[in-house]
Amino acid sequence: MSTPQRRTIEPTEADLNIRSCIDEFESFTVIAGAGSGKTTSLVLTLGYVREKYGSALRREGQQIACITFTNRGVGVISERLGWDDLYEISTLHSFLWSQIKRFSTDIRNCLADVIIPTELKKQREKDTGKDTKSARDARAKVEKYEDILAKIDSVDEFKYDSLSSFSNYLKGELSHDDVISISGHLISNNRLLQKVIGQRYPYMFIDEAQDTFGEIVEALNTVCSSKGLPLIGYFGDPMQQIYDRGMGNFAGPKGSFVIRKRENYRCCPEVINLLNRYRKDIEQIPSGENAKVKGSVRLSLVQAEKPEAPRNKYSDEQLDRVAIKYDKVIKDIGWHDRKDVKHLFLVRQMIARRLGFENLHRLFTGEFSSTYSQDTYESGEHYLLRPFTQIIIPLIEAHTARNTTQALSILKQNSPAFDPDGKNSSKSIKKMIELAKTSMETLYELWEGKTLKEVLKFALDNKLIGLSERLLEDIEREPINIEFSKEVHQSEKGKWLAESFFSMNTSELPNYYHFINDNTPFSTQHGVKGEEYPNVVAVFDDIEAAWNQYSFTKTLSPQVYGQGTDGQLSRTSKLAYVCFSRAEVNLNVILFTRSPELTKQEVVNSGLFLEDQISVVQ
Ligand SMILES: Nc1ncnc2c1ncn2[C@@H]1O[C@H](COP(=O)(O)OP(=O)(O)OP(=O)(O)O)[C@@H](O)[C@H]1O
Repeated sequence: MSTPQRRTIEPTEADLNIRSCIDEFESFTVIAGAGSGKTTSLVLTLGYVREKYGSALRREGQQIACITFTNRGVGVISERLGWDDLYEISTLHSFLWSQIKRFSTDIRNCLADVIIPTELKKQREKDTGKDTKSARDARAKVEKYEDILAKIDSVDEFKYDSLSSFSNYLKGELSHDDVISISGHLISNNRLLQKVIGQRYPYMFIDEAQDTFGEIVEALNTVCSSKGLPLIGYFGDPMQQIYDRGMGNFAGPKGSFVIRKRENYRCCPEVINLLNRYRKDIEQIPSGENAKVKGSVRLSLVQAEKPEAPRNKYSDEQLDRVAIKYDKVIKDIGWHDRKDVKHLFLVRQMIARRLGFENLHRLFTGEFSSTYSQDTYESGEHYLLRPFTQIIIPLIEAHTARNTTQALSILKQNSPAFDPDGKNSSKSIKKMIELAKTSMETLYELWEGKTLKEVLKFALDNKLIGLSERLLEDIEREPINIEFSKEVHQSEKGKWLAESFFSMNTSELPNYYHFINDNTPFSTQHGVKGEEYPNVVAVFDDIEAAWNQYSFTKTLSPQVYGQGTDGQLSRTSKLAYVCFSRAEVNLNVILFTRSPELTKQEVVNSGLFLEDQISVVQ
């Protein structure tokens, strides 16, 4: 998702084909490589439908639906279209939930007839009858789901909170996964729902279709299966499917049109040449101003060490040495003090280490953390972190910059004590400014030397942050003096997480905060989908990654390293393609390998990189 466009973009041949489909009421799929302007075509298409059919749609109270991958995507597309409410631009989960949430009876039936029986079947199959942990767990789950099934009729309403990855059916709470499976099932099988969606959204468009769940593609295709409106348009690239849940080779309803694009408007010719050598199914042509840009592609093959820590991991000393080597390569390239370089790592751990929030990272990915904790840590939404990411750190930064106006504005927007309609609203502005100043000074003093618990307690006591029951419960709890046991305390491990978090000092939080707000030169490789940067470093180190789901050495140098599994190769080659294709001008690939010279020979022989693009670093 590149930044909002300022220049006028001329429609391409593909855009004209899309318009013909729209005018003929035909569904279509746009399949094209990276940088070919799929998102741009999507925005042009949305604009075209508004221009031609917008007033009729408004008259009928209908909307144009556009589903995109991230909240950031929603923001970028909405902005390009002037935040017009003719469009329903949303993420997949939010779109689907808004379609099904009124259908409580159908949701309940779907749980009772499909979702819970499927889960029961799965768990019964896992129960071998033996006294092993997995069999005992399976039996416990069978019991739990049987109980839910017996009581589900008593649930009248269902809710979905986008921040929660848990379900609690008897409380009516659905998880992310439930929203997908229930929507897929209901839309595919409920004619009324199909009709309601089709009437409300005669035009539906899906961005990043390769990462959309297969059952949802099928369900939406069912809505648009007849001739005429509603129609659906998919935009995607199977080679950029970087999440396993995605469909990869998506297709529109039977008989829909396939539109291809061969242009690449993003990358310089050197990068496009690499993409063309890497990917055989499509040959891209440099097509816009980028065709005139002189850029570069370089591959540094860095001598990797044999991992010394258990489970094939680097020891701490090795990690330090890897970081030193990495910095040396960046210095040799001449990019060490450049601000316009994006460094792409597979895992957050390496970024946390480099940016200085490793302890925080370890805590939220360690034994006290759940999937929920990890996901919300990654997005900055965890209930322990949110007061810091939304209020306290911005306040500290405004205070450090001596920007009182900004500090006041943060307080007014977020703090109950400064709410213009709150209990201090009758106080004079002068008094409020004084209150803000003294609060800020004390907060800053605590920030400099105290623990996170003390900072939070002050912010809560002085109503600088809103009250969250969960947070309050954690803060008020007596310290736990029992050693954590995975077997015994699994369901209450959040208590240990909170206590460890509270005892930390504040030093790592700003680094984490800047990373999640994308204010650092680092990003994860998955996180840059849809983005573009002038200068990119893509770092590939199988050991750092320590995930056998990925193997960059086996993908780029199979003769030296052996053949990876199909899953490894498919995942890795797609992720590497996404990384390579983010670069507008200069791309530096850094591959850690135990055999740099042999790898060099192989990638030169295979024609992937040219000899003069490669350097070996011992
Ligand atoms: N028709 C066009 N003329 C000129 N520039 C274009 C055109 N279409 C797209 N671009 C520019 O090319 C770049 C890539 O476009 P866009 O992000 O839409 O591609 P994409 O196919 O969605 O990429 P990816 O699949 O890699 O995320 C952007 O900077 C965009 O402004």
